[in-house]
Amino acid sequence: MAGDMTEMAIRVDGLTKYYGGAGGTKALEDVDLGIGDCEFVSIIGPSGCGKSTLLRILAGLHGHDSGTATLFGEAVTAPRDDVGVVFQTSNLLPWLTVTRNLTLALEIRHGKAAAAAADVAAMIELLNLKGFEDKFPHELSGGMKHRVAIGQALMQNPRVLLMDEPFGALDALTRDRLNIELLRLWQRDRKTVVLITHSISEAVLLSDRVLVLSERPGRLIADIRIDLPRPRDPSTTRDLPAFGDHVVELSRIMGVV
Ligand SMILES: Nc1ncnc2c1ncn2[C@@H]1O[C@H](COP(=O)(O)OP(=O)(O)OP(=O)(O)O)[C@@H](O)[C@H]1O
Repeated sequence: MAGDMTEMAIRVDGLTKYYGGAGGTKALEDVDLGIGDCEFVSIIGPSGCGKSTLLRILAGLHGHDSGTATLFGEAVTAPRDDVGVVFQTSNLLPWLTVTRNLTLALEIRHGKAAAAAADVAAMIELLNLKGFEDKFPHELSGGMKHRVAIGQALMQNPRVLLMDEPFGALDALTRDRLNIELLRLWQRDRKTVVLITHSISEAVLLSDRVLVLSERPGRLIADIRIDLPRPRDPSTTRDLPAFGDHVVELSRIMGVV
């Protein structure tokens, strides 16, 4: 049990999920976790251990078989307006400009007037995409597309941002830059963020806590607090001895050293 429910943005108790019913693939087993409001938490674990499954359950996109998943004390039963989701492959519509891609979800949910009234200029500024407002996705770099995808999730000013390996397919340099952007956004807005990543160093760099799942069926095997000072500049933070200690500790838990 992870603290008082009212303080928790996200709470999961005894969560178990099968694909194909009992007797099918058991993806998650008896997962308990709590994530506080405005916390930045990363989830790591071996490939296929159920990380995406957990995120999709929290996003209201998948059901589960037993246990509970709550957001701000309410059971998750469907996608919510106050939860933004970013997936590894950005789902930008190729025939819409950056601006229209950013406002599309608002338009669908709240109508054209809401989309027209949205402060797209501020979002473009925040995402460092000035000058690219009228470009189409094929005219953007990989990193820019990911920034637009994050912008799509932020446009509705969600309280919770769920990110499933959003930078997984990018080169190290672009990934570093986006990590800096993400830290900047989070420091400014202080949302609750849950990030799935395969990178232990990315998890340590960004997070307040790193949760580790076991091999499938995913069970929570470690919950490590990252007490590095903020704001975290990637280059200086990586030089701190405590940064290396956390990376080694997590690598041991993951069995990679
Ligand atoms: N829609 C589905 N139908 C059936 N089985 C699924 C489905 N989605 C995932 N699985 C299975 O559930 C298990 C957990 O998958 P999941 O995608 O959650 O793992 P993951 O930890 O996110 O993996 P990766 O790190 O490789 O992305 C895997 O064995 C996978 O094959």
